[in-house]
Amino acid sequence: MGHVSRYVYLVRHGEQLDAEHGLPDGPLSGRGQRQARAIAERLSGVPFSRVRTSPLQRAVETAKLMTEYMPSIEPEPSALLMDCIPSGPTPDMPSVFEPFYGGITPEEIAAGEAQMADATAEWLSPSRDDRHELLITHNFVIAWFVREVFGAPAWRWMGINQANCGLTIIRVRSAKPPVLVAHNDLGHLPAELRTGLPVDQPF
Ligand SMILES: O=C(O)[C@@H](CO)OP(=O)(O)O
Repeated sequence: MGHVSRYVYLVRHGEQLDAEHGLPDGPLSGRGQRQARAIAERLSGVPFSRVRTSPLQRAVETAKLMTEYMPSIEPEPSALLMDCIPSGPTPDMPSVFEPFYGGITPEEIAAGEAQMADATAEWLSPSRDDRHELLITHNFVIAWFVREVFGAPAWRWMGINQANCGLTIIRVRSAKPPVLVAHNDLGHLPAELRTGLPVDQPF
């Protein structure tokens, strides 16, 4: 059992068209489409047993483009991967994050907390057999998974960012705590396709 590994690959969707206009969802931009093809080429040799995607259009389109390079995958939508607010403000949260919660309701926070509890139970529990799973989802969801790996305080997902089609990999085993194998790896993306980060990462 101790040697059985579950690898969870977390990919943020490709860049959304006109995302800078604050639209809640939409199709991918041309760059977003190229990002999806680049991550698909990178992952084309991985024997994925399951592929799940957020039901939002930008994630579903990313998954669909990836199937062009990965014909054996069959992405299915999962509401657990929907964009959400993973947690609310806590007394130990640095005050710099307080303005973020200005327009967010307690109901949104409660829904996000419940969703993330279910999502980590689903994907960060040990499996019985070796497996590789691909999750195509959103920035905050991936940040929450990374926080969970380290057992960091709830607020610590804030400020952890992933680029569009950046690659994060978590290894889960029964005998040891989970390991962050890679975080926001951008090796497959040329500098002009590195979007969605608060600070450019061209190197
Ligand atoms: O709105 C955002 O900044 C993030 C939050 O998760 O979403 P997305 O990855 O869909 O861009």
